[in-house]
Amino acid sequence: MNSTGADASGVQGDDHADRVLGESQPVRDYFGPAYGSIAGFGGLLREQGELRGLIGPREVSRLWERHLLNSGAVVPYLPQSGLVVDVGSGAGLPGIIIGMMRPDLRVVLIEPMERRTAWLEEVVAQWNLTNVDVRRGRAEEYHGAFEADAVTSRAVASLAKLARMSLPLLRHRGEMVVLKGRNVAQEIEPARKVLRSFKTSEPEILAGETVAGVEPTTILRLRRG
Ligand SMILES: C[S@@+](CC[C@H](N)C(=O)[O-])C[C@H]1O[C@@H](n2cnc3c(N)ncnc32)[C@H](O)[C@@H]1O
Repeated sequence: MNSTGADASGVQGDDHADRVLGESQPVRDYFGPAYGSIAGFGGLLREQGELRGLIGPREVSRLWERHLLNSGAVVPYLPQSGLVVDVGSGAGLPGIIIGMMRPDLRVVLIEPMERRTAWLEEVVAQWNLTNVDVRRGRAEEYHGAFEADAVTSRAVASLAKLARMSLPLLRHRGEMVVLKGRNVAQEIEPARKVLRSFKTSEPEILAGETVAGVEPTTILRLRRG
């Protein structure tokens, strides 16, 4: 490998570029003390993610950019303290990243699929994430069971559906913090009715920056009550 990121044969694949990004100083600085565990988690996901049906084959070569950094971008928008519930955690995005970057927060990961909760439990045990609990089931089954300070989610459902799933998990004035695609503004009107019924604040759309050259994560945030 040379400093341009090309290997000896001159091939510069996505996978190679993604690994170079993952080892770069800006990424180490971004994740700070959590870098080692996040790199380890990313490595395990790279090895087993496709085989275990956690991520699609194309995602393996863009783990840092599209998944680990994309998830880390939500952390500055989380509360100072308390409980965060991540709905539909799947492979652990963003829930595991939040648990690793914010050991001071209690984090509950809700995921209905058994093979995914098995994976999440293994990750929690391997990195001794004593602040993270995994719950198997649909978010709706936990309505009333938590009074979370924030509920996060990524790639789970449209805003209207997500609001129905997530808002009942929040305490009064708790925040829903959703990682979305660039077109999230289009999801707001169809969600108006449910947002009104929970008396939420007007949704804010934020650009979650991570490191130079990586597309910011679009984050939608609103408050209940
Ligand atoms: C496309 S995956 C996204 C996983 C992860 N958040 C990510 O960004 O990689 C959607 C996840 O939501 C979960 N899910 C679907 N319906 C759900 C519900 N009602 N409550 C909780 N999780 C749900 C699925 O099992 C799946 O793991």
